[in-house]
Amino acid sequence: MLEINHLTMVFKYHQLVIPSLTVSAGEVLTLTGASGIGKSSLLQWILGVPQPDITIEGQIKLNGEDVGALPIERRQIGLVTQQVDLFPHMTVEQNLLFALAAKQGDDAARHDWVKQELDSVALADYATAYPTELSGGQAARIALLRSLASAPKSILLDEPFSALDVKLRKTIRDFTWTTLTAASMPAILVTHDVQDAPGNIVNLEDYYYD
Ligand SMILES: Nc1ncnc2c1ncn2[C@@H]1O[C@H](COP(=O)(O)OP(=O)(O)OP(=O)(O)O)[C@@H](O)[C@H]1O
Repeated sequence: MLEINHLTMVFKYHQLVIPSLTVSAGEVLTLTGASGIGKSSLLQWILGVPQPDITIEGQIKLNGEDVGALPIERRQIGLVTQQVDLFPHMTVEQNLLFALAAKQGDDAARHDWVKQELDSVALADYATAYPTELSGGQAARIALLRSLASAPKSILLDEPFSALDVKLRKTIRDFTWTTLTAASMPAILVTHDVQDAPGNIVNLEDYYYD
């Protein structure tokens, strides 16, 4: 479970005051709100990226542990964005193996995991392809697999589908929700399109103060 408590974010011209946000394992909570209200900044703060221009106070608990004081690499939170920034000089397989580096297991087990995951997203034939050889939808699937490879305890998604066309958007959206539900971890989605939302929606405008 991911819990945010007593959150105050002070921006240059406005504030957000959010008493509590709770996301259960297997749940995707959607955040919406006007452009510039602070959706991405909130995700970055949860992720552990310093936000020098914003004063932020609040508690972040992940599976009962207060992770607010931990550096980004120890929070075990994954991020998926519309920019699928796979390493361009590595093949699909190498990208996934690189993300798996921190995971337990020997080389054979890691290769098996990559093969199984590529099979599961119907991309088994693309193991030796380079990122530039992938379509937008293929790259989006690999990006999600990569974010799950490091076994995060939670996933944050910042407009992950906005670079995709309408038809592909629905396919990748369904794939993403199925994959995240199976992974059974709390997830937060930031989107402008509430059609993306698979469950509860929180509009940050409800927590806006001048
Ligand atoms: N690097 C920065 N330096 C100064 N101010 C910033 C910076 N990044 C964001 N801001 C300010 O912080 C506020 C929140 O920005 P943020 O990107 O979190 O909003 P958002 O809700 O995600 O917007 P959008 O939907 O347009 O992506 C904005 O008012 C913006 O001007």
